[in-house]
Amino acid sequence: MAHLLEGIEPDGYDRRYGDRELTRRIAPYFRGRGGAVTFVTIAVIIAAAAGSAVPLLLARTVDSAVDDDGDGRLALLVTAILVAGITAWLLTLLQERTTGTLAGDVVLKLREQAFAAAMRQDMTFHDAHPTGVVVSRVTNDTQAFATLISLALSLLGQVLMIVILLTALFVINVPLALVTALVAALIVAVSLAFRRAARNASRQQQQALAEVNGYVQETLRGIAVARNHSHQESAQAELHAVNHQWFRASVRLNRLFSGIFPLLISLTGLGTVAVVLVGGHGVDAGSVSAGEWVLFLEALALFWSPLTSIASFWSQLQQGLAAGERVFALVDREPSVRQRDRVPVPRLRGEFTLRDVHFGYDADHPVLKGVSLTIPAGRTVALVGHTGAGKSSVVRLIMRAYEFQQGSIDVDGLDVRTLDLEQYRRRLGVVTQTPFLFSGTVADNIARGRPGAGRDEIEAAARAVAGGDWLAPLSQGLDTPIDEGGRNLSTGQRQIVALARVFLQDAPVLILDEATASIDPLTEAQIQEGLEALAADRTTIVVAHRLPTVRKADTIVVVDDGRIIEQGDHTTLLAQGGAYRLLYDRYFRHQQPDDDPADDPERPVHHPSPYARAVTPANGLADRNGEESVIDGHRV
Ligand SMILES: Nc1ncnc2c1ncn2[C@@H]1O[C@H](COP(=O)(O)OP(=O)(O)OP(=O)(O)O)[C@@H](O)[C@H]1O
Repeated sequence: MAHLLEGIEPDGYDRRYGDRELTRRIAPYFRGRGGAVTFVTIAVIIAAAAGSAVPLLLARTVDSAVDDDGDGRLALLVTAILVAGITAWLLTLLQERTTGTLAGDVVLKLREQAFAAAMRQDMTFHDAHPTGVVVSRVTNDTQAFATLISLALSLLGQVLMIVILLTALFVINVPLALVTALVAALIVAVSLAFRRAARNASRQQQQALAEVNGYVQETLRGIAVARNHSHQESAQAELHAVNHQWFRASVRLNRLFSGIFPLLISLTGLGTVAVVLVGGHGVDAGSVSAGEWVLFLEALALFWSPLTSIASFWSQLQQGLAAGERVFALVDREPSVRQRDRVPVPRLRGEFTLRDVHFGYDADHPVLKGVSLTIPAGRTVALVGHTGAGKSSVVRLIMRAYEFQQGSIDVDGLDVRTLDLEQYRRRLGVVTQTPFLFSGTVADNIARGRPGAGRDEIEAAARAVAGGDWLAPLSQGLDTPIDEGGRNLSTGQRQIVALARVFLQDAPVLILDEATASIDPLTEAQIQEGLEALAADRTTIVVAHRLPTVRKADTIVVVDDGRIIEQGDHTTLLAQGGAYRLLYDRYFRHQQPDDDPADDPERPVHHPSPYARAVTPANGLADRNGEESVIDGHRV
């Protein structure tokens, strides 16, 4: 059957947990709910005792009816059966209700824990595991695991009833009890043997479902790209592949379960035949009363349900256990960004020192190959270089989004690996290339910079970027609704909202990855104005794609193939005539039609036409591809 499971691999951080370890992990979730747990335990025991009393009383009733002694015992016995039956029913009802609340409580706690664990992970984890797969652990798996608790309690009550009844059977008639116990033991043995295979199959089925979730989610998120590239057909084919993995895993699970039931039914049938034969013989010989014979037949029927429940519950039980393993594997996963200490970070001056930093997203592919750099507090540093040179990787390491393999990064003389990570990250105001905005309004998104900020503070932050002019084209200004991710705003507008968010955050360090996407000149000017206001009194590290940013930086750092090959200010580097000079000539210079000849004393002065600005590519990307450039106002 192995072929059915091809392609369903556990995630890298998955591991096996023994039943005992899983049980030990469940216990803390019931802390503070001692009263409810005690009630459930007592209710399970009493309900099991009352449930087992019913067939025992029934046997006595049969014997009493056969003897027909007419002393009113029959009526008493019938009343006792009714009382025992109602007690068992009522207590089971109350117990199941309480258990339902307890299990719901576990889901709440476990889900919050799993969510916190997913949030705690660094980007290495999120790069490697599709969002949908992680979502599946936080939502479906936590629920499946909690269902296990209700199931386990219900099973416990039924097993308890079997134990009580079997004890009574042995007291009444040993040979008949032996036959019944043998059948029961066989059923349990077969169910248990089935256990391991069922858990593996369940685990694989859940993993396959998570893969389907992950694929659907990722494809829908990239729907625009999928459409643009006529990717729909291949997307459908890829879904077909993961969907069939799930199908094969489900078929395997189903085959396992469909094989087990006929076997269990046959075993019980054989047991019934044995009890009928041995019991009938005993009745003939006078060693077994009619009531006792009925009791043993009744007991087998009663056992059938809980014993097969062990197997039928097994599916859910195994799914619950497998889900528990998956949730705890997430909860227990150690982020690869490791802090050695938790030194508080009440404030930062913002001086960074990188010494011989080596880094690769995976160990076999080095991206940064010995980066050393000092960023003085309060200064602006622009990282420039070709695409893929490693500029964003440098800032990602400063942000502690990834763990570097060698070297050190200090901030204000402290190793970043020793800081309280949460506090440190709060001191960094980050604006990415295409900032992610959350659903809500523009104001809600700015407010994320400082939770609890008042409306006037949000408005002030919005006005801090280009005097708030950027709000004019938005239909409802600050109250304009934002779709998930910020899809209804342009890249430039998203960056402006993110800049306003950083204003409100008032972080001492600003990290900006300039957009490479085309941004209209007005928005670009607004972003530039916001950036300058923000950078004025804080350390600013910019992955720069735009000339105004580069020119105004205190230090320009040229990154090439994971190394820093030049650094200095704009004028010095230009005069040096090295790598920056080349970059400037090929990309940056063309971004301004009226580039300042003072920048470059060797160049003659030109007078660009007003048309030049309109055709100037905003970011030089077109130039990179060699498709279109504008030099001195002329298309070339
Ligand atoms: N999440 C990631 N996982 C694996 N490799 C990555 C990841 N991000 C970047 N890389 C690789 O690392 C190298 C450096 O990328 P980086 O994003 O730092 O370049 P960059 O200089 O910022 O480029 P750009 O100007 O295009 O943003 C590239 O080869 C890139 O393919």
